[in-house]
Amino acid sequence: MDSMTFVLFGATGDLAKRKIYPALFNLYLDNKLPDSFLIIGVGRGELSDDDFQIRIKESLLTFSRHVVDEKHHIEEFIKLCRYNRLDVTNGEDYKNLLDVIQQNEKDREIKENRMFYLSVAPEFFDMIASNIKESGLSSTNGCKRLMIEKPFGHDLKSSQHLNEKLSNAFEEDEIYRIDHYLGKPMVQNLEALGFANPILQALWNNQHIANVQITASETVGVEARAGYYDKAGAIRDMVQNHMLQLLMMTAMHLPTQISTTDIRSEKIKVMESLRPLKKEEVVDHVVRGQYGPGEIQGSGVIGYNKEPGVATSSKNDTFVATRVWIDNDFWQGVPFYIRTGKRMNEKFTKIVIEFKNPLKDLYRNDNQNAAPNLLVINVSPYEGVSMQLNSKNPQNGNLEPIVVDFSSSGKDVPEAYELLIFDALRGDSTFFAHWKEVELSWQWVQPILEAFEEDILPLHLYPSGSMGPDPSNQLLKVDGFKWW
Ligand SMILES: NC(=O)C1=CN([C@@H]2O[C@H](COP(=O)(O)OP(=O)(O)OC[C@H]3O[C@@H](n4cnc5c(N)ncnc54)[C@H](OP(=O)(O)O)[C@@H]3O)[C@@H](O)[C@H]2O)C=CC1
Ligand SMILES: O=C1O[C@H](COP(=O)(O)O)[C@@H](O)[C@H](O)[C@H]1O
Repeated sequence: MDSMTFVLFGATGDLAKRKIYPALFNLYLDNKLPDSFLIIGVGRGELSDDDFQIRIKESLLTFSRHVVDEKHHIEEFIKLCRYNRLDVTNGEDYKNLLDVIQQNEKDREIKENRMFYLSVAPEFFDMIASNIKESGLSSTNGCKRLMIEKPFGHDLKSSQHLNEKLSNAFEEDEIYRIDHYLGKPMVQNLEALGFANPILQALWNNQHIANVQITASETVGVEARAGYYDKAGAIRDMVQNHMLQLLMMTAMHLPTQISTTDIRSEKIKVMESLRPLKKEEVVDHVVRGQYGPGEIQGSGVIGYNKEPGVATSSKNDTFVATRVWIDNDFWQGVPFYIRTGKRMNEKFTKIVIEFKNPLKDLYRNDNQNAAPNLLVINVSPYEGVSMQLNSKNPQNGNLEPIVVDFSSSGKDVPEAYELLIFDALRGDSTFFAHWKEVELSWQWVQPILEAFEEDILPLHLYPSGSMGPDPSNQLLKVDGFKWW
């Protein structure tokens, strides 16, 4: 891989500590970093390179999945890391950074390939991008790339505004918008599952599939993020990005060639076929909830509106369930249900494909138990695939559901950030969110945001430790289904 200078804005922050350094370290251990690679962390504090390297070491000892046998490699890895003081609001600081980078490129006689990773608050994104341009940091004889963390805007308008600003400094194919759900190994496996298994390919349509259910359930509450989360809610925090990306990856019609452009265009087609909701219709297709007090794994927890930083009167959504329709030839008539919430009774993300069940009517009067066939794609915490089939119990002759299970748990599976940073380093943007996908997602979500803001639909309280409010079950019940 070509040489690269990796500039990390927000190098002293939480995300860098928990995810980015461990991911870079794992890539280093797997020999997946460019031969000549320099990490320059920036922040406002006065840190020496040594101070910075000690911080990184601490982060690796706490968060890397590889530390026990690899302590000596940590010492080698941190030598790749330097610190540069920079206030993102100060144009002069970027010129100093340019001097440091140019000097290093000259000393090592390497190409001016530069990656800028923005792990900072979103209000800085456009300012940093334009300062990178103004200072000359982006005038290189190599490649320049921008990696940014969500949120990409707060609604449709602000996301369009942000994109306009970013595209003044970077071309679309130079922008790598991270959606860490796209980095989860099982999500990356979805295309292969369909592509490499004709049996699934043949069944992946409305003739055979009754409904699709996508759930991301969390046990954590708002944690220390009330400042951000109370303005975002589950709809912006999870649905607009992660959940719609899972929907696109599940519903896309597999292209004949698996190229970045083909996958993108199929994902965009899904979003273009998503039936739009009018604000007044939101109440019939969306359930919003907020967690109350309850119990998580045997311990009592407080309700959302008692959390530090949250107003008692907050009507913020910590749970959203919705029914969506994809109006194209493959999916016409198949409801997709999406559900996500905090303080639920279990932490998992999974996609369940429920197949049509003609046996239900056949065996109706026979006291037999013909359950629908289910394909369950477990995204996290354990990656795996299972299939629910029907089989005859030899003891009583009754049909019973059996589960054929594959789980990769226990294997050394790479982290999402590791896969994504590796892809960005080699210029592969398949598993990053393209602007068009982001824009169409905001467009679809916009009436829901407005309906929430105007309080058009009820906010259902659910006990912490449950699977959300009961109306979320009703959403499926009226269609003759249940959450699996
Ligand atoms: N933490 C997480 O799990 C996740 C975070 N994100 C996103 O990642 C981004 C970073 O989040 P997180 O790490 O949690 O944030 P933190 O608040 O922990 O860190 C913010 C970073 O920004 C730097 N910073 C703030 N102001 C300036 C400034 N004027 N000039 C230079 N640097 C500045 C700080 O450096 P210093 O104070 O040293 O100057 C610090 O390194 C955000 O966009 C967030 O939404 C996305 C998904 C998950
Ligand atoms: O982006 C986010 O994701 C996490 C959930 O991610 P997971 O990988 O643990 O499933 C969520 O807790 C957070 O609120 C949100 O910002």
